[in-house]
Amino acid sequence: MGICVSSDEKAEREKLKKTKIIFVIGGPGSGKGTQCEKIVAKYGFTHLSTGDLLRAEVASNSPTGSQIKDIMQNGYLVPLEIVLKLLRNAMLQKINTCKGFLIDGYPREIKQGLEFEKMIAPPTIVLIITCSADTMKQRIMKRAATSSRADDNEATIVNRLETYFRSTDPIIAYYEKRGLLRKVPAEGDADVVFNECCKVIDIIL
Ligand SMILES: Nc1nc2c(ncn2[C@@H]2O[C@H](COP(=O)(O)OP(=O)(O)O)[C@@H](O)[C@H]2O)c(=O)[nH]1
Ligand SMILES: Nc1ncnc2c1ncn2[C@@H]1O[C@H](COP(=O)(O)OP(=O)(O)O)[C@@H](O)[C@H]1O
Ligand SMILES: [Mg+2]
Repeated sequence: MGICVSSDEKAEREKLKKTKIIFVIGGPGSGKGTQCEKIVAKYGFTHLSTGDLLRAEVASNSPTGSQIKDIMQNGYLVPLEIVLKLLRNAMLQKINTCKGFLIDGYPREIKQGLEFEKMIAPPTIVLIITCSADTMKQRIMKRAATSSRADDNEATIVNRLETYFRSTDPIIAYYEKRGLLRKVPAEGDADVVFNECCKVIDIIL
């Protein structure tokens, strides 16, 4: 039996289908958040970071927050249903005022991408920010000095990197096959990486 939706929700779903959606993926510390900040400043897109949405849920002390706190602290993936529900609600809240979405940190496994497309819409492009495990580790340890994030520490970063490398290859293959993947090397300076991101975004505007 199909889910019965209100006419408002139907209208919002139609709007989502017509809105540019850029998945921004990459390992922990690759620079997703930094690049999204620069992209928002230049293009006015709406930035939704699944990590930030999940941390807000933990901070709210909701039952869901308590359920995912340890998962995040250990660097494992939060269940698909939880992260997609938070993300979809955040998108629906912003749909009437947004020029396009930057979805930061999603999908992290192929089933997340498939479910997103079923529940919301296909991505316009998938921007993957790539750098070495060593570079990511160094950047996280540097960020740890100021981030006060429970997961920015030596032990957890090992899990987060393992999680990333294990679950991202199928995502790369899937979107590459569909011609939607755009790779941006991110070993250099943040502004140099940003110039490369702009070249990819300018083409889809
Ligand atoms: N050298 C360099 N550092 C970066 C770059 N992008 C981000 N960083 C730094 O690396 C750390 C992780 O960046 P962040 O954007 O939080 O990465 P995320 O975990 O992928 O969201 C932060 O301390 C940033 O200041 C970059 O392109 N070059
Ligand atoms: N799409 C997602 N699916 C499952 N868990 C996620 C997702 N996005 C974030 N998380 C959880 O939140 C944590 C922090 O994510 P994030 O803030 O994006 O880290 P970073 O920016 O360092 O890559 C992840 O380690 C994971 O536990
Ligand atoms: Mg981030």
